[in-house]
Amino acid sequence: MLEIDDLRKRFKEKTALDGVSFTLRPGEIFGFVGANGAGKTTTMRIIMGVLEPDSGEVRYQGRPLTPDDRRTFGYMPEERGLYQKMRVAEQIEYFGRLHGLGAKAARRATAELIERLGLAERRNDAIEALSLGNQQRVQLAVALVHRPAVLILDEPFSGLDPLAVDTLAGVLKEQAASGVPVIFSSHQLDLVERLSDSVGIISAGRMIASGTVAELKAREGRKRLKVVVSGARPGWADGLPGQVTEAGDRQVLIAEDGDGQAILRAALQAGRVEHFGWQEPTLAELFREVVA
Ligand SMILES: Nc1ncnc2c1ncn2[C@@H]1O[C@H](COP(=O)(O)OP(=O)(O)OP(=O)(O)O)[C@@H](O)[C@H]1O
Repeated sequence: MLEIDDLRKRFKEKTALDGVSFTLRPGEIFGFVGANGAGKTTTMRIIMGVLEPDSGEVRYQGRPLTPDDRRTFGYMPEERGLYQKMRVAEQIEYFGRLHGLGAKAARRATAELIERLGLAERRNDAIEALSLGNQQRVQLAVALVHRPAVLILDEPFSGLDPLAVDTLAGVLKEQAASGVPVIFSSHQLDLVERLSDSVGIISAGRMIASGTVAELKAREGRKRLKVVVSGARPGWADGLPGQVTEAGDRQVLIAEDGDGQAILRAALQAGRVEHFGWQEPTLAELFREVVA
């Protein structure tokens, strides 16, 4: 269990963190979202000991996190840190050794990760010769090579193509399934929604909403009614709540509230009802609502 307890951090006049708390259970994937400058990187840097908080504490297994604990963590920092001249396999192995693996174990783990992350054809290329997306894959391999106990990933999906996104999402799921708690930040909210067991929304250094996506939707979001009608005369929805848009011969009514049965009756009278249902807000919509 990793507990982030009331972290506060100022940079001169700027309050970066204003009491950030959350808890991560074994095998949980925590999606960390927030606008630019909200405090995600600062939180992760404090967890990894790159920065000291002004106050607050990070606890691991019930006691304050130590440098020895952190050595067992895997970290993908915002400022990617690879040796540009080193070759892919050499680099991953090197970081494995730095984290205390023996030569043989480092070689074995490197070979596995190169295969898993689709880097086989690049294994002997220098980092500087790789595309940004492939550098990112190597960065992930470096975070994983020592079989970390906890994973802290700062925007691991940025700049990846859709196939690489799927590979990385699969790897995070595997890590979590083996009991590793994972924190990752991202601005790709559809991905966060798909992947995370729980989500934290940070704004101006405060955690303004957190919980499972289902909990956030139940607590923060409003359901919307969507009705699709074909062959309806214009103006059929006058007097009903919501807004109508035209899509070919179909009219789509989206209503935030109102009497569903009355809306359905009006739609049935107006034309052929192609679709009628309540929609949950997406995480992106929730985000806009709580951050606004
Ligand atoms: N070393 C620093 N010196 C001064 N201010 C800093 C420093 N590091 C961060 N900040 C400020 O602290 C705030 C939080 O920054 P942080 O990088 O944690 O945000 P973020 O949520 O990771 O943003 P992004 O999504 O853009 O990566 C910002 O206002 C930032 O300008």
